[in-house]
Amino acid sequence: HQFIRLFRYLGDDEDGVISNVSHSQALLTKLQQKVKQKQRQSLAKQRERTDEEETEQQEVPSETKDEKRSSEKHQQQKKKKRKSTAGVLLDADSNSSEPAGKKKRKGAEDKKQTSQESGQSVVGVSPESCRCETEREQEVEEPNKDSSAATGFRVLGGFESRPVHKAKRVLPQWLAEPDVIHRDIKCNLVPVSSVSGVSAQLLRKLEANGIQHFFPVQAEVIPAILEGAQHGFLIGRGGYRPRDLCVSAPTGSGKTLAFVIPVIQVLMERTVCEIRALAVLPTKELAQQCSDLNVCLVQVYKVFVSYAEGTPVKVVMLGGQRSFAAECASLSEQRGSVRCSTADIVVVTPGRLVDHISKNPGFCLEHLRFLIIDEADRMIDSMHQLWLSQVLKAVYCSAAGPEDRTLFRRTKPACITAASLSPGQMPLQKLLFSATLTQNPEKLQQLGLHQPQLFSSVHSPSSSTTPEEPTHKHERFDFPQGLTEFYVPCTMNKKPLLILHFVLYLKLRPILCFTNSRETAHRLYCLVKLFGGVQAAEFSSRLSPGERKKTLKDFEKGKIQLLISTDAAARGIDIKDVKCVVNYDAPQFIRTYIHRIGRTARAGKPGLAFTFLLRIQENNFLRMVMDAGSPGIQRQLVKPECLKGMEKQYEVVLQELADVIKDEKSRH
Ligand SMILES: Nc1ncnc2c1ncn2[C@@H]1O[C@H](COP(=O)(O)OP(=O)(O)OP(=O)(O)O)[C@@H](O)[C@H]1O
Repeated sequence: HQFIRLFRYLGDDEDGVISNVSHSQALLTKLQQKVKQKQRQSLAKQRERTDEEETEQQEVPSETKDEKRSSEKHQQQKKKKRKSTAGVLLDADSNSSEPAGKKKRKGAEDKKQTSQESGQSVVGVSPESCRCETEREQEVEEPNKDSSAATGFRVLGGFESRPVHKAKRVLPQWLAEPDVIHRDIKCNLVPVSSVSGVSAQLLRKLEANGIQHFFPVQAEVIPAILEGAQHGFLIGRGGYRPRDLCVSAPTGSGKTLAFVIPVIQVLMERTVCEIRALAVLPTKELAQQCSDLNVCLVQVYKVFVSYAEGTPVKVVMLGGQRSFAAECASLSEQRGSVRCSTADIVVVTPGRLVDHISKNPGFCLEHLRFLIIDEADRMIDSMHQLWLSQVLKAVYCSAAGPEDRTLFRRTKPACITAASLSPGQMPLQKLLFSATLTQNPEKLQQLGLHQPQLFSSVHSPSSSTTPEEPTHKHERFDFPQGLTEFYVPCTMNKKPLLILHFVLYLKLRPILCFTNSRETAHRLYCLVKLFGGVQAAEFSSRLSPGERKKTLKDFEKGKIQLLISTDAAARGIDIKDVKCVVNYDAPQFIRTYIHRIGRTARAGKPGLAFTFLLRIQENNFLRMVMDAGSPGIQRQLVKPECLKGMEKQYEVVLQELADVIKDEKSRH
């Protein structure tokens, strides 16, 4: 089991619960390897010593000798265990869910059985020495090598200790060799009219919205989606399913329009209104309940609505702020005795989607043509919710028997054979989008992609093409072009002064400032307010959905100079003209960092990102950022003299803050 685990590629995903687990697993495995290596070395030494002692004590009766040896070993074992308690605990945890004690007992039983089978006598060996022996053998992982030499029998099933080679990442070709998207957003603009297949109506709309050129990701992906629907949306080209598309492009590079335009273009040609496209977005940290605000969902919905206006295509959002009954009513209407769909495109969160599939009989996905998965890496992390399997069940539920030969017959795709392709059927195409799309094939595999095609601005060297080429241990992502990254070495108590210095003296505003918890966000907000001179606001689950909506609007209008937020505003939110992002607390994971700093430098504009780093955080953080492919993060020192002027007032404010927080606590 351990072996298999070592040879699997362990991805470097960090964002989200599942990726946390896999990352910790990888670390755990590494630690275990180290512990085992150390144990092996010390055991080898121990064995040498024991052998020497044995030769010295030739005269001692064998039983006493055994006892003595095992009790000595036990003492050494105990000493060793004391030294590496952490390692032993990790071992016990990782290999099974059994408690450590139980596992040891099981080991002893196994050993007893092995010894009996191999003809070794355990008579005269105390249970204690037997236990030590068992532990030793478990740790060395070569239980039968020596015993076979002693008995003269070759013991089958014995393992020889061999050096374990680290698994080399070998990516499948589609991941290793993506269709490259130009990185430079400003130099690779394509006039909207030069992309064939986009109707005059949509072109006019684009121009009305101030878009004359497509960004590189749009110029690549829009034609690819349109090509898959070249023969209408009912049937794939030549009867084949179009390839599923994965798009990995930086934050703010225009991924939303890359799917909105082609999907509306294809669905404009439909005659009957049915749900043909689902855009699924992750549930926000703040939007656990349906009545809560999910800013990303609303933003994607608004873009769809804006481009669907004037076309027959209807867009509905589920998982926003309405009741389930109201959502059901928005999806269909009764015309005479028939219930008709009133939605072509549904923008939805996974939880709300599953609710409608299971509880709303009027929710029909049998005509689904596009499944758009935005923030795909987060969505893969939520695969344990089984939302995808529920969608697929709902799509193919109408599949009749093989005698059903209608054009609209839909069966769950299996292997491509002449029989399975005749007659052709309406394809379901998955479209994945993310700024931090995982390159871990095991994770992507969960989505059941069909001949996937990757569009990416990051080219990851493949060991499959050139085995000598060094492979990157860490996943690499593309950073926005106009972004300049800095880190500011500081101490904990200087952080509030630094942020005040940024707003008041460096005049870097508006600033979107991220903390790692809502408590820190609130404390900092209170402190800045008490200090005065800065229009500040907080954005976290402490606020009601209405308050948050208003706060974001005010921030966008420039009424707020400093918005102090949790990671609630880190992903997918498109706030116009954020000049500067400050990581007041350094993010733990690279994905969080990329999404946070991606709130600035959007759509090719310039932006600044500062991260306040404590001395203890510096090395790890900088390594994490460089490993992820950052073009460079510069050191920005703020001289203590710059903060001196504020220190007196700061001391006073700190006293007041303690009272305010105490007062708030007593009220709750
Ligand atoms: N072709 C274009 N020309 C000008 N502006 C554009 C164009 N395409 C998109 N934009 C603008 O760029 C901004 C970022 O776009 P969008 O929100 O789609 O980025 P994104 O890639 O989805 O980012 P994220 O990964 O952070 O969600 C938006 O304000 C959008 O209106």
